[in-house]
Amino acid sequence: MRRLRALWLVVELSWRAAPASVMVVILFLLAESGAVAAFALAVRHVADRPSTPGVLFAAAAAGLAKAVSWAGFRLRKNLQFDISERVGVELEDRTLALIAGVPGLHHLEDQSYLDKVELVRTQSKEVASAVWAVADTARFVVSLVLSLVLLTTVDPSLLVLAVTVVPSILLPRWSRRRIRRAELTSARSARRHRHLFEACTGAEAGEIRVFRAGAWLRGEAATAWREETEIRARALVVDAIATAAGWAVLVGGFLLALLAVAALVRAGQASVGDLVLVITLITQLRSQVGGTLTGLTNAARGLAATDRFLWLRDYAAAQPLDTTAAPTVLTSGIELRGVGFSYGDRRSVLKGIDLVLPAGKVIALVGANGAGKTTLVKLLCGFYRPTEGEILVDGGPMPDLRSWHTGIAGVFQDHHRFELLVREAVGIGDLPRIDDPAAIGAAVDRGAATEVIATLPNGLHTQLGRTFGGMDLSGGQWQRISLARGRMRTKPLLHVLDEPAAALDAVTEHELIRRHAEIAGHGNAITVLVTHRLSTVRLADHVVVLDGGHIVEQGTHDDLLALDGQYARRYGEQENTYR
Ligand SMILES: Nc1ncnc2c1ncn2[C@@H]1O[C@H](COP(=O)(O)OP(=O)(O)OP(=O)(O)O)[C@@H](O)[C@H]1O
Repeated sequence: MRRLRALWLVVELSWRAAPASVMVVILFLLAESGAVAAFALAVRHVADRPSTPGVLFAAAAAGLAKAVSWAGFRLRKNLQFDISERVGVELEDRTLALIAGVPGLHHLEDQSYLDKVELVRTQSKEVASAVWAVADTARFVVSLVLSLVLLTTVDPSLLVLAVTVVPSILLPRWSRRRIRRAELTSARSARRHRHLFEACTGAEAGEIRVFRAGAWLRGEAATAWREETEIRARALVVDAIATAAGWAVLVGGFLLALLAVAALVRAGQASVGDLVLVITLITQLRSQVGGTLTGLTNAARGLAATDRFLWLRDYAAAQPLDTTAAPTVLTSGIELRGVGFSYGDRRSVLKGIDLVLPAGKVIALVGANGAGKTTLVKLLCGFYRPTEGEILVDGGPMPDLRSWHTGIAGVFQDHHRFELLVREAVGIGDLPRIDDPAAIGAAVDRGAATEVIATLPNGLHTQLGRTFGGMDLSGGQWQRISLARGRMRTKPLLHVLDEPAAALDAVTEHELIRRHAEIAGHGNAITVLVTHRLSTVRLADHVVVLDGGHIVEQGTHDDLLALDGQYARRYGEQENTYR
């Protein structure tokens, strides 16, 4: 059933891509299916009745049959290639939409999801050509059946040849299943190998040189590559042995058949034409069986790849769809009740978080590295669902993620370096206004990126990044672009600033947050600020101190200084250092 669904998908995609070409290919496939039988019949006629007038007709028929198989084959293959290319483009687009469309990020923690997506991504060519692999198999099967029927007209016992064909089909099918299992088992090593390879050869390899870690990383990459290839190689060796055994049985059958027909001719029970027909069919039988096997291999691989694409589609469709729309303006705010979270490795990253984020306020999250600040931000953004407790928005459940996300603006700790034109890299923060120069200019101003853009050769129209020969920026400059992007949405419900200025100096960060704090509460938006610079934190209305996934202190900056606890101690240390 799954294979049928996979087949239907590729048929539908190909038909939509180029219906006329598909029709031409089908006509050629039908003609090619009968060409072998037609040629064999024609040569038997010529051999048995060389002096009759029909000989010319038979020779013309034989020539036409060969022309269809040779010239038609080339034309058909070109058309198939063109259709597959179009289907490939469509599939790539659909795959990207599915991967990006799964709400939240929880699935990206699941190793088996990542392994399967890796295969979906790398096997789009197999999916695109799956339909032709199936059609080719069908063509060879029809052609094979016609040949066997003709053989029975000489002697029914020649059908035994069909039995000798069976091991050559079944053995490779069994070994192909082993190859597919090996592909899944080795996908993880393949990803590790690629990651290490890119780490050693990428633009950021300077860090690796400084640490002199290149040799070690190469060794790890080689181990991952060995693991990957050993698993696949073992399966390929078994496949080669199984295929060879199947062919040995087939060749034995051919020899016996030839001896049997020669004996019939000697006994006068078959004509010379029959012998010529049997030899013609037997030589074709060999390529028909080979073609069937190759077709089965390609069809199985293509349909398995298509099946994985369908799995991704089902997976995306099965994600729970929340229908609660996000409010346009927050009234009371966000509340976390007994929230706990682990990333899937059972280690609690957040525990028993009870926290109220009132509408219109700036809340700062502080704590040591690994305390859980970014994780808390990710839960507020709905990237992950709490494993315990609940998050309420204006007293109700967390809204539908697609709707919630349109109400979030800000800067994330792992901000992306979009290698686009500057105006696109900024404008992507509010897609409906990506072509609005006034909106982009205002965001650039609010994100303190005006000076960066003034230094670029084409201002907002400068291409960013080395990949396309554009301008590369410093870490701080990239951060300012991301700050500007985070300012594109002017009426967010939640403003996230997760270490928004880690690459900028402390004074610039302070000035940025000060300017933000002045307007932050407009429209009742909540700002969540994560920073290690406690001089900036004092600009927040409420400070939450996290330690080991727990809230250990919370209150205003002055409350926490008066408490003389962890926050006051760290604040004092930082003040002394600056002094
Ligand atoms: N994707 C992830 N999968 C598994 N564990 C994770 C993941 N991201 C973070 N963690 C773990 O969760 C804990 C909290 O990380 P988090 O990034 O929330 O800390 P943080 O307080 O923001 O730290 P920092 O100040 O260094 O940014 C850490 O122990 C970290 O190892």
